[in-house]
Amino acid sequence: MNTLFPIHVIGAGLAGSEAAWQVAETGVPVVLHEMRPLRMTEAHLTEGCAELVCSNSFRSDDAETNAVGLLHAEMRRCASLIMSSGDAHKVPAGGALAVDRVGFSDAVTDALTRHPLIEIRRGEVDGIPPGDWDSVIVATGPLTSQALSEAVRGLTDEDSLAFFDAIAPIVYKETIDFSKAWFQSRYDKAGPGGTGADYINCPMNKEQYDAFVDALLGGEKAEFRDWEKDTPYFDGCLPIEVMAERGRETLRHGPMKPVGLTNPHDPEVKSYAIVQLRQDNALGTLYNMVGFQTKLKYGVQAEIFRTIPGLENAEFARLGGLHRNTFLNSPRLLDGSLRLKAMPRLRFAGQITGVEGYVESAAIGLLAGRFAAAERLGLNSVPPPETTALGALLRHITGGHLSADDAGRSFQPMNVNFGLFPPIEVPKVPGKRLRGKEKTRARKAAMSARALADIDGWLGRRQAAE
Ligand SMILES: Cc1cc2nc3c(=O)[nH]c(=O)nc-3n(C[C@H](O)[C@H](O)[C@H](O)COP(=O)(O)OP(=O)(O)OC[C@H]3O[C@@H](n4cnc5c(N)ncnc54)[C@H](O)[C@@H]3O)c2cc1C
Repeated sequence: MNTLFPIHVIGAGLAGSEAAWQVAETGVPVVLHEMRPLRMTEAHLTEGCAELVCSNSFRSDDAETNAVGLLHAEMRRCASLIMSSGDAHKVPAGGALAVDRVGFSDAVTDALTRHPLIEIRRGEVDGIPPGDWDSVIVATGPLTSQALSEAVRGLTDEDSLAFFDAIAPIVYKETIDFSKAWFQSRYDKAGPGGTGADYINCPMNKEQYDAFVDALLGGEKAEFRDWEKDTPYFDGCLPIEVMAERGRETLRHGPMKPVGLTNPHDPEVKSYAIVQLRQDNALGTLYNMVGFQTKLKYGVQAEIFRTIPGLENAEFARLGGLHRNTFLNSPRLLDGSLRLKAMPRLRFAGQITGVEGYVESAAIGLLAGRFAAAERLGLNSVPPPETTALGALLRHITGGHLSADDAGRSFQPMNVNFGLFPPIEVPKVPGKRLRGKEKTRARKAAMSARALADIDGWLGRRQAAE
């Protein structure tokens, strides 16, 4: 008979299903609480576990040069239920892993239901879990029920739980053209922790600015879903195209104001407008476009933003968006094993921790499950190395994102991408000098090889410890 107390997992979505599986596979019992079908979210349609609420794609399955493909590979090595069910129900989708959504969700539900150590309990958890639930994983997702959201907010503070994300595009620094862009803070102000040259600036003349505003006004926008239509536009995070609609000059008096900055490439000429990018991760590999949150469609965004001088060849770690989304200011609130510092018996997992996407959410569920199980078994929970996709993602949400102090304003949901990984030397090819795309590809392949070796090392070490 199993005498261990159960771990309670709230939410049988992508993260909660994976967390429950990982816990149970270590021999620790789980109670998995799911409010559907008694109470539905605005997006879910079924009572199945791990329901995919929109696209049926887990994105690229290329583990060599794509960060999400690498995450797939690492999760497979960690015996992920989400990945094995996805693989078993894949449908043809070129280089992507797309799944039959019904077959996939049925497979996850079936595996969880049959597991002797998992009890699925239907019903909403509508407040802070009772004190005798001494280890809880909250994986209630972007559409966490209102009662639970309010209870969690009560444990943190007003600014620590957001209900919408307003994401500005994030650019890989190495793809910015510094023959046009330059580093400088407005009026060279150093500020706390700054150097006076903290921003990347991209200048525009009047002609370029006018064409840019026209493109924003004409660009196709993504529609809000019906239940998102009352999305409040907060001051300070208006979509850039909404600002442009308010007047042609609004942007150059707002996020694109050209004051306090001198273009060292052309010091005599005053820029008509300037786009600024701010460092987004502690590694300094990612920069976000300040004030550029947007509802423009992805393809349109990339096209319009590449008209900005210096960003002609920009590669985006993620594009902008505005969605209904419940997520924590994790870099400030969570410890390295995803526990809420204010109440460590609560762990968080999935999209509520500030990752985005089915796979990333499941990945954080996988880690939360392993950490909670290790704790229950009295083992050390060693996080995966930061050189792995799992480790890089975990590190980003629990501290790697820059400025945890003001992260209420700056922390926004993130997909996995190579900008989150520590840099690596591009391997030399004898007799050949790699450049451009070839060099980027070689760098990604080297990062992936390092990640897979390190995840194996991590799993081996854990097994040895267990
Ligand atoms: C409209 C919409 C479209 C999206 N489209 C995509 C997409 O195309 N591709 C993509 O990768 N990502 C997409 N996402 C993001 C996607 O939701 C997440 O990536 C993923 O589902 C998050 O996993 P999760 O486990 O954190 O949350 P979910 O999968 O949403 O699971 C949370 C679970 O918790 C349950 N729950 C909530 N509150 C309670 C409570 N109080 N008590 C008990 N149970 C509760 C919910 O019913 C749900 O089953 C979309 C999100 C939304 C809202």
